[in-house]
Amino acid sequence: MTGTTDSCCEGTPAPASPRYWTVDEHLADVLAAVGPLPAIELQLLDAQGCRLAEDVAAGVDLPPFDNSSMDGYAVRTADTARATEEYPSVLAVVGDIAAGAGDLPKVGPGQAARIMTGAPLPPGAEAVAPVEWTDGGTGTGRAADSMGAASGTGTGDEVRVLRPVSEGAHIRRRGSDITAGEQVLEAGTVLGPTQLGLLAAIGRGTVRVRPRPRVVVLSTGSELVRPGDPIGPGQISDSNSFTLTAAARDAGAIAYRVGGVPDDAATLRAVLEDQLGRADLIVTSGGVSVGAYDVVKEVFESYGGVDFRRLRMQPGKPQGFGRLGGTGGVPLLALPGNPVSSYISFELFVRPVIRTMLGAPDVHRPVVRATCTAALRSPAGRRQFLRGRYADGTVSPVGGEGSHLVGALARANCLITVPEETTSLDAGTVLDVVLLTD
Ligand SMILES: Nc1nc2c(c(=O)[nH]1)N[C@H]1C(S)=C(S)[C@@H](COP(=O)(O)OP(=O)(O)OC[C@H]3O[C@@H](n4cnc5c(N)ncnc54)[C@H](O)[C@@H]3O)O[C@H]1N2
Ligand code: MOO
Repeated sequence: MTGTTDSCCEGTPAPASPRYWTVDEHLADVLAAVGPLPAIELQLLDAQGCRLAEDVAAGVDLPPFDNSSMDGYAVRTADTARATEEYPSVLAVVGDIAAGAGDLPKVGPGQAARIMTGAPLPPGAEAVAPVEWTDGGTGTGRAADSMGAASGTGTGDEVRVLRPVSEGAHIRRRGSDITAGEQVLEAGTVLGPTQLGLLAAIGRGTVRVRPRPRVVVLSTGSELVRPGDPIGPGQISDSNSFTLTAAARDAGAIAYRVGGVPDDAATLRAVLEDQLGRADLIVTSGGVSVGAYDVVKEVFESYGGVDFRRLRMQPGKPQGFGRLGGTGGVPLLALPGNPVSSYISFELFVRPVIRTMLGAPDVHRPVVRATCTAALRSPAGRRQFLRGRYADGTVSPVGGEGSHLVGALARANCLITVPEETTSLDAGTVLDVVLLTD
């Protein structure tokens, strides 16, 4: 058998080439480290946008009692059977019933009770004649309020009903919407305004949900200046912490921005210690490459539990992730500092983490196939994510490859994915496109 033998194998090992992880390997490792947050009981409005962690059954009928859907008169149908405009049925008014009334007058033959929308149907009555079907009645009566009984009306108050009223007319029956014991919402439902309203309607004051993850967004770099503050030589405005905080909120998190931590290990450690108590997830940008002032790696490595690796992707090659301090620690993703790199890393890795913590079924952004309008070049062995504009099955690149191009990033609505093995392609090629809007 013939073969070559490297001199290294005769004693000295060859210098190990750095390992590269694929996007999919990295994503799988990141997602394996997190799961849905434990469910908690929240006040209704604090639960807005959260996903239900319980099936909800109604404890009451809705409506809870037969009630009127119109302002008018509660009547017995037989009394109105022959009513016409020319020969109205004249009924004695025995009471006034407002919404919230508790003590109700009994409506006997030849009688009616003035009733308001939402007020309980009094005993004896079988239907409601809207006030427009009557002469409006005589006397004013006094509407019973929610604290007291329905009053009698002044002696001699009466109403003329101008047409027959059929049984059940203008009555909303008890339980016609929801019956006690019925399941009204199922676990996993996202609580929007109408679901919260339904919970309130059935008398729930609190509800069990998956909470929104609390995400602390921290940008590092001694060159960073808060937007609006004066910029000195070599300084730039901190944009990443704004992009990432907004993106975290967009993904469903409660996000706290902690911008512009200088490249100083003691300061970074102090900020981290301060933030750990309120974080379900920490996201940082900057300091993950090989620069001399990349203190981020140094600090995170001192906690343990965080790995730094290179990915076969562009942009977004250097990445850090893990649980700060190891198992049981707060999950952390350390993203590269270049603004486009950090945003794309967020979309590919952080957003799925937040969606997983929320218990959402749609963890990933939608991917569609689209025809690219331009010829493209791409580095060998790296999956490239170019910024693009997608519409109607067609995609066009915006801006170039540079990971500092925030102008083009703000015009993009998708990421054009060029596979690892592709180094060039013609206009008209069909590619995967990650849509950045839902
Ligand atoms: N010798 C090498 N140099 C670099 C490599 C490499 O492999 N070898 N990788 C390059 C790649 S790829 C990337 S991505 C960056 C990542 O660098 P860091 O994560 O260490 O980020 P910084 O050095 O802190 O910053 C990079 C760049 O981004 C700007 N920046 C940082 N933070 C913000 C912010 N909050 N808002 C706006 N802009 C920000 C910063 O000023 C730099 O221009 O490393 C390459 N280098
Ligand atoms: O991979 Mo860096 O993330 O090219 O810009």
